Amino acid sequence: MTTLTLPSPAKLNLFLHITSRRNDGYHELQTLFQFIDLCDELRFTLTDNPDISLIPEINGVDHEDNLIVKAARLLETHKKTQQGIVISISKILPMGGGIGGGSSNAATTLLALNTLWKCDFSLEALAQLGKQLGADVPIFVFGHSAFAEGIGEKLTQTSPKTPYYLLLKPNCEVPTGQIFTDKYLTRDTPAIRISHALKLEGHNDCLEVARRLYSEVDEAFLWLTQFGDAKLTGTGACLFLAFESIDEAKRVEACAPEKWQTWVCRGCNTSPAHDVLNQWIASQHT
Ligand SMILES: C[C@](O)(CO)[C@H](O)COP(=O)(O)OP(=O)(O)OC[C@H]1O[C@@H](n2ccc(N)nc2=O)[C@H](O)[C@@H]1O
Ligand SMILES: Nc1ncnc2c1ncn2[C@@H]1O[C@H](COP(=O)(O)OP(=O)(O)OP(=O)(O)O)[C@@H](O)[C@H]1O
Repeated sequence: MTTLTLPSPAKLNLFLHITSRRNDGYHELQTLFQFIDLCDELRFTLTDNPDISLIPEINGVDHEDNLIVKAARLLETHKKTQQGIVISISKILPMGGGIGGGSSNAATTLLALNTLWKCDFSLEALAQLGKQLGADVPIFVFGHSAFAEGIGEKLTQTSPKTPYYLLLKPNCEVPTGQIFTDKYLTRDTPAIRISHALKLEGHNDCLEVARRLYSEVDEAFLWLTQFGDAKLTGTGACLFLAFESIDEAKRVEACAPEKWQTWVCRGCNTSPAHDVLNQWIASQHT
């Protein structure tokens, strides 16, 4: 029985500028994506019947609405084997946090099934296919930190510093669509050059809207700002602060009010999913 176990990492938007709104309602962005070593885990086991099973289902998400199942359905018609798949998920990434957990799960599924079902798509083709599942799916398929434009799918590989982060989840979930449709969202930030992006000369245009709509985000932002340059990731709710040492990050974490979930994690410029998949593929050839 062939089994492949892959991490499904979270991402941070080190900054996020909204430069315009398109006619289809989506927004043109400039953002700097970096992965963190905080991951869900997905286990893929090939089976002799053609079904796509998920264990356990995620509370509040119907089977066919789950981005993991949607990703599997996208590849199903391209598979070059008769086998189906059982996918087991161990989920730790909070939903509605702006750290891209659902998109990451979808991308990890695309990467795994592309290999197990021998679909043989290139990463570019897989990212293009994944874009229909969500604007954040391409970065997770790409697998390297990147400066992103378009709706988040035009990617230029970069290697920002890899500090430790204190990641903090206020007690609320922020629906991405709610922030992007808010009347007061800044949508005309002037475009910057990639050289500025690499100096991290950026902010998150969603921050003020998220703070105004969610008092929990506001409170957590003010709390974290005491210790440095606190930032929002994506449309929130999660906030993060960079540290040079893990000890410093843990010291601040120890002071955090108990009502908020916190993690100390590290930025990584290659996706842990790709690292493990490449090792697995290499082990199959030895
Ligand atoms: C905010 C980010 O997380 C930054 O990385 C992403 O842009 C959001 O990516 P995502 O969650 O994969 O977003 P999607 O599932 O594609 O879109 C959710 C909703 O957000 C809005 N949306 C999303 C991305 C974008 N560039 N412009 C938008 O206006 C749209 O109203 C869309 O209906
Ligand atoms: N496998 C999945 N994991 C998490 N959420 C999923 C999954 N499949 C579908 N969803 C739906 O997607 C929504 C967004 O979840 P996600 O974890 O991606 O939030 P997020 O981190 O705020 O996303 P983003 O940063 O991409 O906006 C959830 O509220 C849930 O309804």
